[in-house]
Amino acid sequence: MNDKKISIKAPAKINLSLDVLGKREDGYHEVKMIMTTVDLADRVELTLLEENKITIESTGGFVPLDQRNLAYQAAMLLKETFGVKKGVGIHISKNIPVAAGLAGGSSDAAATLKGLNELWDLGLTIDEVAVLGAKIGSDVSFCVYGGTAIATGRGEHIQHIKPPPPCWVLLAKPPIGVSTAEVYRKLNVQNIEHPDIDAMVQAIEGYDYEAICRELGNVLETVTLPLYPEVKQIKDQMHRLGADGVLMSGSGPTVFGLFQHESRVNRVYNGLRGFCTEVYAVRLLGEGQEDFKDSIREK
Ligand SMILES: C[C@@](CO)(OP(=O)(O)O)[C@H](O)COP(=O)(O)OP(=O)(O)OC[C@H]1O[C@@H](n2ccc(N)nc2=O)[C@H](O)[C@@H]1O
Ligand SMILES: Nc1ncnc2c1ncn2[C@@H]1O[C@H](COP(=O)(O)OP(=O)(O)O)[C@@H](O)[C@H]1O
Repeated sequence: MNDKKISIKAPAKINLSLDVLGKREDGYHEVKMIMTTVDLADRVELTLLEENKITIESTGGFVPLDQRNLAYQAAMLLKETFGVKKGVGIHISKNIPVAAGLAGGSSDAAATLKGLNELWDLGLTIDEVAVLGAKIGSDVSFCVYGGTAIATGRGEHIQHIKPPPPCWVLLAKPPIGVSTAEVYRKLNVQNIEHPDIDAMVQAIEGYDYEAICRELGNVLETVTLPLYPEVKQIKDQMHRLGADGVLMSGSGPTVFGLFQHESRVNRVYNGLRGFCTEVYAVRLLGEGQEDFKDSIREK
């Protein structure tokens, strides 16, 4: 293996169910959600630099190319925690829409942590990497593992569950970016209808696709849908065109639809394209990584 350069896949996530249990003293919200990875991914390429510096570049997408980038923050965190004197050149091929509720930035950060663990020879376990990830953002720990999991706390406590049955996922994003902080701030936690997370876990573990579609729920819709009516319009459109189940992912604005049949996903894809510019038909990944090296391609 040429250990000077590695390339890591950084997949997006969707939330099959998202509940908020209350506001915490640290300003964050206590959540309970079911997350799963989908096959829409950025690619993060890391090049070992002998000089003690971090450089960052990205193709496509609208991402900051400085210390605000979550991949940059991941590299800096490892440098500071372990006193690393080597450097890294980070290159992100951006495919996941930004500020979309799909955790693109968190997944880039997770991929950077995993890749640098190899490139800088840190010898961390995947659980240690996930704990470090939580310092960067609430969704980073999940992104370190991928797969399907129940996330609690502020999102950083991960309990793996079986993957749902394979299906198609249609992602549609209106041309707006949503601030996660604003959505949480505007949520009225006293007055929300909670989704049944346990029923969703049962549906997934029972491999019951119809029940999964029935149990989809996200309390953050109560904030984002009234703020951005186009999100509700996309939801209605997907329902009308024949998705088996439809939900907004995370804080939005991306809406996802679930489908078992390829012919139908293609039909709905074409129906939405006239209405919404960013539409992606992808597969549910569902399975997590057995170990680090599964996601890392040697160059
Ligand atoms: C809503 C979710 C659902 O998966 O995803 P996205 O829509 O961002 O993809 C997550 O909870 C988002 O996680 P993430 O985007 O990593 O959030 P962070 O960077 O940690 O926090 C951004 C801001 O959101 C608020 N926040 C986040 C998580 C949480 N449990 N409670 C909060 O109140 C805080 O105000 C925080 O300052
Ligand atoms: N590598 C990155 N990719 C995408 N966004 C990033 C990245 N680094 C920092 N950001 C910033 O993080 C914020 C959230 O982006 P993202 O992770 O794509 O969305 P979300 O939290 O909705 O899933 C955006 O404001 C973006 O500018």
